[in-house]
Amino acid sequence: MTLVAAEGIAVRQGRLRVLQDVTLHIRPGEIVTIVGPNGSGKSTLLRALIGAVPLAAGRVMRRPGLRIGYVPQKLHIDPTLPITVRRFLDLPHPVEDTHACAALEEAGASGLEGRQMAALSGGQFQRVLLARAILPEPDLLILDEPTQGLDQPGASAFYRRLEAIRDRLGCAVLMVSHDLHVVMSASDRVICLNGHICCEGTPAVVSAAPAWRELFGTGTQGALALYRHRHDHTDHAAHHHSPLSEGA
Ligand SMILES: Nc1ncnc2c1ncn2[C@@H]1O[C@H](COP(=O)(O)OP(=O)(O)OP(=O)(O)O)[C@@H](O)[C@H]1O
Repeated sequence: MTLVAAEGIAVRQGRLRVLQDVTLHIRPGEIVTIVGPNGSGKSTLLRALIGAVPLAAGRVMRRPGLRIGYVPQKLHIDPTLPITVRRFLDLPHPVEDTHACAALEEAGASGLEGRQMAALSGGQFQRVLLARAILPEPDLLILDEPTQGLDQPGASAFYRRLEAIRDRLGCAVLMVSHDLHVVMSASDRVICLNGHICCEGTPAVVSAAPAWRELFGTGTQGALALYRHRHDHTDHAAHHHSPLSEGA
């Protein structure tokens, strides 16, 4: 049933130990959010899961034939190399106009086909990246801080679109986010990372964990109250990890 699994992985950048002993499993249809301070290895973990960084230890297993849609944290488009949104959607594989159009509509980017990528606003750019990521109808959508630069209403709208896409495709969503309020209300599971997995579980349980409070304080209580208000309180215990322990 697992789409992708990491077992005890470690990643190094030179002498820096970026990740160590990270174990996680992503299952079909779930929305999992990775949170953690700057430089805690969140982007590196996503890239390790898609096979884009070498592992110093451990292994990553992907279900055979798994289709992944990936929205990177940064994508620099050189303004001196003009490329329209429509042509961008043809990378790396050409797609039919009807598919491109449907993906743009689902991502909230209708009508942008003829625009230059370099001329898009931050929000439009993120939605075009989302459109490209859903084109292959992925089983797993991986997004690295997809709402960066969006204001609060823009971020909320983006997450609503994401939920609608998840409902239609039945795909799992794994994302990195700093929007703790949204994380609380929109995730099935939260993984708190700081080089290793500090704690993980449902949003309500993780936000009560000591490791979370150490990193984020108790300022998410408002969001937590909202979360509890709208959901049954049938949480499982959070799993706590010491840096050298194996994850659940
Ligand atoms: N290509 C690279 N070369 C050298 N160091 C790198 C490279 N990629 C990441 N690192 C280092 O690895 C650590 C983790 O980086 P990473 O981008 O994974 O963190 P992050 O949690 O996503 O941070 P942020 O929240 O700021 O985006 C940082 O110290 C970073 O400087």
